[in-house]
Amino acid sequence: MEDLKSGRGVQVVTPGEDHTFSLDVEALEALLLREDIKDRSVVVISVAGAFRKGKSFLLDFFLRYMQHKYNLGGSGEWMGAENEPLSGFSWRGGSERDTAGLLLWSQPFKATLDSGEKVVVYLMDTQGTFDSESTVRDNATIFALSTMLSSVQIYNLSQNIEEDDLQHLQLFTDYGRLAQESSGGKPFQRLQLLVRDWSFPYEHAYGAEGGRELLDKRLTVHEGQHHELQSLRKHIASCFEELACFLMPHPGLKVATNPEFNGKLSDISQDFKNSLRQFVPMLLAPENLILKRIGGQKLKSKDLWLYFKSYMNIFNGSSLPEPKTILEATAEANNLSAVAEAKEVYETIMEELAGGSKPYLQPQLLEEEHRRARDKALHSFHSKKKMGGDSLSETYSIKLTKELEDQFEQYRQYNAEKNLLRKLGPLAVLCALALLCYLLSVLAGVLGLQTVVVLAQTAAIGCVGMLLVWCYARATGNLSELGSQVDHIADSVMELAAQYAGRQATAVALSYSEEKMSYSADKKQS
Ligand SMILES: Nc1nc2c(ncn2[C@@H]2O[C@H](COP(=O)(O)OP(=O)(O)OP(=O)(O)O)[C@@H](O)[C@H]2O)c(=O)[nH]1
Ligand SMILES: [Mg+2]
Repeated sequence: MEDLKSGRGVQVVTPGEDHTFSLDVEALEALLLREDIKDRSVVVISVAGAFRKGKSFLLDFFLRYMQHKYNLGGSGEWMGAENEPLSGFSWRGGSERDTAGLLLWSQPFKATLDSGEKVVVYLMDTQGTFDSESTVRDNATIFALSTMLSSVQIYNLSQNIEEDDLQHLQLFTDYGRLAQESSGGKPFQRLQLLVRDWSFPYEHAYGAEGGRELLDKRLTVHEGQHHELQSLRKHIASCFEELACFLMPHPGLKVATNPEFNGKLSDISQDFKNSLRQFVPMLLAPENLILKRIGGQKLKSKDLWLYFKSYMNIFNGSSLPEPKTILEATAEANNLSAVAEAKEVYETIMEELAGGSKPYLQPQLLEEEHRRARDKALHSFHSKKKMGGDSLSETYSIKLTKELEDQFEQYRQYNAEKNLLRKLGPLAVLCALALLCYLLSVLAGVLGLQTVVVLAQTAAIGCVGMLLVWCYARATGNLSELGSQVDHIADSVMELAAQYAGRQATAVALSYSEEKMSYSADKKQS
């Protein structure tokens, strides 16, 4: 297992000079399409919010937990040694922004849910919003991307939940609205508000319970409330399946102000560490992991890759994409993922029957099997819930059918090549038989067995004769009846030889096991 120190934050989305973002497709591919994890369902935990508020710092504690729990299989205390500097995603003190774009941790953590399902957990660090270099569009892009691609979005706030925090949340999650209208359910899963430096524990205690009280207070819609405030609250509630809040104490002055602070536990306040011990497992313990779903469907690691690419395409225009465009991109990725799954269904069945190591199949049988596999693949495509309506799904269904037909054409050609080899089989059998008969006649001549000599020579000539007829039939297409009779004879000889070899192997195996039994019986007696 890789050590935590050998992991790193992989920059998958990078901001450009002209306020565009680029996706590092290769890095993402290497991470998400790794053979051992690409088919696992994903849990994506992201931390977003204003810059310089300890997001990366918090994620590094997540890493410690993940390393301890999932990589080392440990239980109990996970926070590490008192004097160990905090490492992982880059974090630092000071007033200038540190993290840019989107980063994923290079070690995907493999976990098993209580249900037994094997999943993979990704941790995502994001560029802080509202630094002096970013435009509203940059902020919205990063926040929207990380919200759309994560199953748990941690909205990192400082000191309190203020009205402008909620307004920003509304702006950033507006994309979810349309998606939700189309799919019926709520577009995103869990929004975890995290209030740092909470200073009023006498009103609401630190932790999840105090957080819930504060959140209820802030998000309640009541009569007499201004329409704007009401609609903001309703919008937020309608975007997330689960809303929660956690109140975090101040970590101590060394953490907040000392330029020499390197993250060691001994410099962090006890209250903060106690809260971390509650907060981190609340999100990361196996029983609390939340799988990423889009349109109700669980996302596999390879699907996440498709969504990353689709979303990045539309965010790279010169203006902020319309929510409708995002919806289209989601629907597109949705359909693409269903197509990929259907193709896998087809390939699995066809490989089983007509793959490289499989024998030649009669073309008719191959076609029947192709139809069966194609129907199964199309059924898998249609039974997967997709966004974007029937007409979009139909377009992809037509594309899929065409791709499957193309693939069948390849299987057909491949099968025909195997047939060619098979066609040369009789040639080899007849040559071998002729040689064998000739050798037998020579041996019989040495031993003076004249009758055997005559019989063996006749048989050898017969074989050569059949060989000539076979070659003539194959080359010219004449005497096809005779040619296929020769095929039949050669087939029977091969079958007999195979049966004989099989019997010999069984006999050897039986005598070996008898020997073994008598040996152990002897041993017992002695
Ligand atoms: N007051 C306070 N400071 C914290 C807390 N957690 C971490 N810090 C400090 O905040 C500073 C910034 O930490 P980072 O983790 O780099 O912050 P960030 O939000 O990732 O910053 P950007 O990447 O620039 O957006 C560091 O000096 C940390 O020691 C906290 O809960 N409260
Ligand atoms: Mg950071």
